[in-house]
Amino acid sequence: MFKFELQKTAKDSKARLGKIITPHGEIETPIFMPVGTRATVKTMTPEEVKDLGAQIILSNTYHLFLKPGMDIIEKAGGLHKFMNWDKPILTDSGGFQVFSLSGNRKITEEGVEFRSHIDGSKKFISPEVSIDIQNTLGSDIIMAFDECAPYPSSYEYIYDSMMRTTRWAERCKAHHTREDQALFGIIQGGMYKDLREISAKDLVSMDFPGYAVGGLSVGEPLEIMNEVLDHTTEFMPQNKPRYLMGVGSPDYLFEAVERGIDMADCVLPTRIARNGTVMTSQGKLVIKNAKYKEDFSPLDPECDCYTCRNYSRAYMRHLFNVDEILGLRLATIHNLRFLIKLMEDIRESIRGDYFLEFKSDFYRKYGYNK
Ligand SMILES: CCCSCc1cc(N)cc2c(=O)[nH]c(N)nc12
Ligand SMILES: [Zn+2]
Repeated sequence: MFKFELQKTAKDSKARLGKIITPHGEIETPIFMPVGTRATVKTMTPEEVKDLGAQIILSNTYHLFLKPGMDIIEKAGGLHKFMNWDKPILTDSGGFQVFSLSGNRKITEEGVEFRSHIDGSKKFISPEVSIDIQNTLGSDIIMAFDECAPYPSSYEYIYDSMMRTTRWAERCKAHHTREDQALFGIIQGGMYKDLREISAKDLVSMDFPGYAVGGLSVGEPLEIMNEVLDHTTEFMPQNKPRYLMGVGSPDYLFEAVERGIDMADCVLPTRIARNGTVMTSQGKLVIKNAKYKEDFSPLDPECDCYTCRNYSRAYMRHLFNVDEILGLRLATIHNLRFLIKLMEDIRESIRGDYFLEFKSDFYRKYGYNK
């Protein structure tokens, strides 16, 4: 069954410690969740992802609906079996990806018609279809079907979109029957505080087991995200998990935790790793830079990952210079471990009542001049 235990709330911020219990295992929060869009965390085996300390991974309804399709995954016995991952999985509902990836889409009250970004074929996803897909996937946490409006959008557009997302959430709740899956509602409302309040109150009245804050990390300045988030978490239940969608850089994670967020995800760490950019305790490092040509120190001397324990910056630079696949893998191992370890350290700082001090120390070393 699904359960959330709130263990501690910080004295000097809204940061909190918690534990989520799912049929595939427990999750300590605050947590960063690696994204495995098409049933794989790119370049990693499930064992490697587990060794990094990942407690849960994400996957995508939109992508898996298009390829390999639900028929294959159903015959495989669900997504856990299909991808050989036996810990918790969270799946997004497909709305965000339809709007960000597909062509000539048409939104109606019923759902969204769109053309596949793979072969251009006509497709349709509604709240009910999204729930059916996630039921077939068998993920532990599933998301309500929503619209993530573009940034910036007019007040009128956001109002209409948010109210439709609320009506879609009601349909998701009515259609969802699997007891062993937790359906999270997604709060929308753009950057408008009054609309965020309406969305949150309407969804909280539907009594979901957890809530996501959607419609952020869509290109808005960090200051605006912080303001909207600070406001929105005031209307979210204390005793249920709070998930900020699409966030995965150190500063965004710190700011989100400080404002009462428990869960976050992002493709950023794995995506920039494949381009040769790594996060280190001293800030971001672009490994192809000539200054690392004869630098035989690890990517990050303070990092405990396999890459930092066995390879040098010079070697990593070489791998990226000659397009060796091992470079993508070693950089991914490092970036994922960096964020997972950062969240372990953040949890420790909340436990020990020094979260804000930890945050300012980290910001100074990382080179954030905030
Ligand atoms: C696997 C990817 C999960 S997070 C994707 C995402 C990211 C961001 N930034 C916003 C949203 C949103 O508003 N709604 C939904 N369903 N998803 C969003
Ligand atoms: Zn490392």
